[in-house]
Amino acid sequence: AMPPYKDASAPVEVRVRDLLGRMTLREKAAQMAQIERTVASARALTELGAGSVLNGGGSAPGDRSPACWADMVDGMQRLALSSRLGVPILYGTDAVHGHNNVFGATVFPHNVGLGAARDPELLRRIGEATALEVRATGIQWTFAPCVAVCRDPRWGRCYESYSEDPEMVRSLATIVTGLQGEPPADHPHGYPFLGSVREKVLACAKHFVGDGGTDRGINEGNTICSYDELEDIHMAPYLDCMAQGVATVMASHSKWNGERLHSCRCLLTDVLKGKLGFKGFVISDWKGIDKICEPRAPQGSEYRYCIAQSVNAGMDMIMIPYRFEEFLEHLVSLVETGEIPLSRIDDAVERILRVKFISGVFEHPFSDPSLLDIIGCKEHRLLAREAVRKSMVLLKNGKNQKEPFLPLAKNVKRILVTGTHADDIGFQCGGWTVGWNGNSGKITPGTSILEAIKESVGVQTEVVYEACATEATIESGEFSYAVVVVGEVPYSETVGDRTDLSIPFNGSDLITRVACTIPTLVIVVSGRPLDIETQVLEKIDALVAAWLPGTEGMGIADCLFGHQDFVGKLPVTWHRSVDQLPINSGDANYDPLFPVGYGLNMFQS
Ligand SMILES: OC[C@@H]1[C@@H](O)[C@H](O)[C@@H](O)c2nc(-c3ccccc3)cn21
Repeated sequence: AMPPYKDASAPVEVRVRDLLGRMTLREKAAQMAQIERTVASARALTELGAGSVLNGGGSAPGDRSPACWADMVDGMQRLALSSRLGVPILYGTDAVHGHNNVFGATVFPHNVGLGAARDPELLRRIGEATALEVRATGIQWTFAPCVAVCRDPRWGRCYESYSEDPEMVRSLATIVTGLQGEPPADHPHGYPFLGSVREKVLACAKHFVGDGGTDRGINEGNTICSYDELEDIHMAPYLDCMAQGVATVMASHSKWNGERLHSCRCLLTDVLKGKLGFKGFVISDWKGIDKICEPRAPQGSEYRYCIAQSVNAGMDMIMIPYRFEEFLEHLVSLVETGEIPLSRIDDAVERILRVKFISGVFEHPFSDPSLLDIIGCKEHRLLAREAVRKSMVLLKNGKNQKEPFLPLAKNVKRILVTGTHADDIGFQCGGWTVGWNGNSGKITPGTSILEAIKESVGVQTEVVYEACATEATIESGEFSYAVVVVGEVPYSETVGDRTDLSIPFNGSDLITRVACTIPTLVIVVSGRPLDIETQVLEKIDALVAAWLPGTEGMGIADCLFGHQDFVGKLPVTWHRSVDQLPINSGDANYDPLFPVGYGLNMFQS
């Protein structure tokens, strides 16, 4: 007869208990391992039975095409299903603003722009579209949403946070329902949920907890605050994710009052699993456990100690990602010596198997090729265009109260478009796009801001473009207006940590040179607020924060030319000077250049 764990009609908890009871200690330990795709060999997946595979940011198969991804994942799945008990893997990837690793996928605005849009229903629809594009490549799990509450824009991951306001972040956790599907009203709190194996993917709320609150915004740094502040500001969004049945939570590299989250039993077990009642599984971040021995010993040393500390603290799955066999030997040994109780291993594997059973991967382990055309499809690009439009924040509109500068006229003789970010898809997508840190240039199909402007103006309007306008061009006269598009180059994580938030490439100089001759709109493409000096702000006619809009540049033109009005409001404080940082709404003597919630519409100035 069929063993209960293979019986799709059996209750999930019955299947979990049955399978757990059949597993050896080594097989249980292997289920707790997530390995990188480049080491996902037959030995790792069939002989040893690793539980999960991921691709790190930028790690991709072949030509990055969707079919190439699906073939890769299916190949790994076949190896896993050939293991003794045939437990399928879960494959995880960072689809954090669309399926951003895949060439040709729809790239949505990064979270900070979605925070400006303030539209929970939009987030749900973005989750739905992203889930379909991820499923089309045979992948069942995305390491999203990041529900960090960014309290200091010097943090390199500020753009991955919806807002500095925890209530705003909480309201946008609706993306979980978009990604995973809507749980039924009687769904048990904290229990993982997946609505459809064909169209939905498992989500991962990250990085638990306090990643956005580190001192001076230092990535993987130290969040110094009371437990109440930690709970009210940084932990609150996890409640909303759990209420929607989020299946997994990723631990933060950061520390709370000096204690590493990756080995913090109080927060991972007593709070998250105990007090909050989380029933899915907790995964580490990349080599997160290797850092536990720091600064006493070098990262990656004392691995056995690191494993013991993390697993005993409540870590269920380890994003190793390369030292799999060493991990396996240590973990088995640690249980045999009693340094890790078998009950802790059983709890971790029970959670992992629970998520695998509710995900439907036992019944549907392989990709669905019929979905391939949905990647980068028109409907998803229109949704992304709507998201771009709603994320635009109008910060200045005209030099005086009477005449608004926007909307831009479409049928003028000649306009100038200039700036490093006017014609660069890579720049407008930002980090976590095709490459881990992102890149410049035509990294994937999309519409640049320049192309969107050209598409929107009348046929008789001459659009003059220079990445860095020369004096000769600026003085050549007859420009009705200029659009200067400046901002940050793509970055991710610690690479993005900054103490200097001035506009790169001497953006302010270019703005000043153009604006002193031609009526000028400035568009800032950035993952966070940048320094706008008073004298620059006075010289220009209009200012738009575009954040990191992704591939659908037409969404920007929709606002600039008045097809739709601006609705975006600042999700983060726009500081006057970095000397003010951190500066957050609610502070005493709060005196920003533009406060959280600020944003003009076209008829205001
Ligand atoms: O991509 C998986 C996870 C991702 O989900 C986390 O949000 C992020 O903190 C992260 N950094 C790395 C990573 C960092 C440096 C080198 C190689 C990889 C890997 N990852």
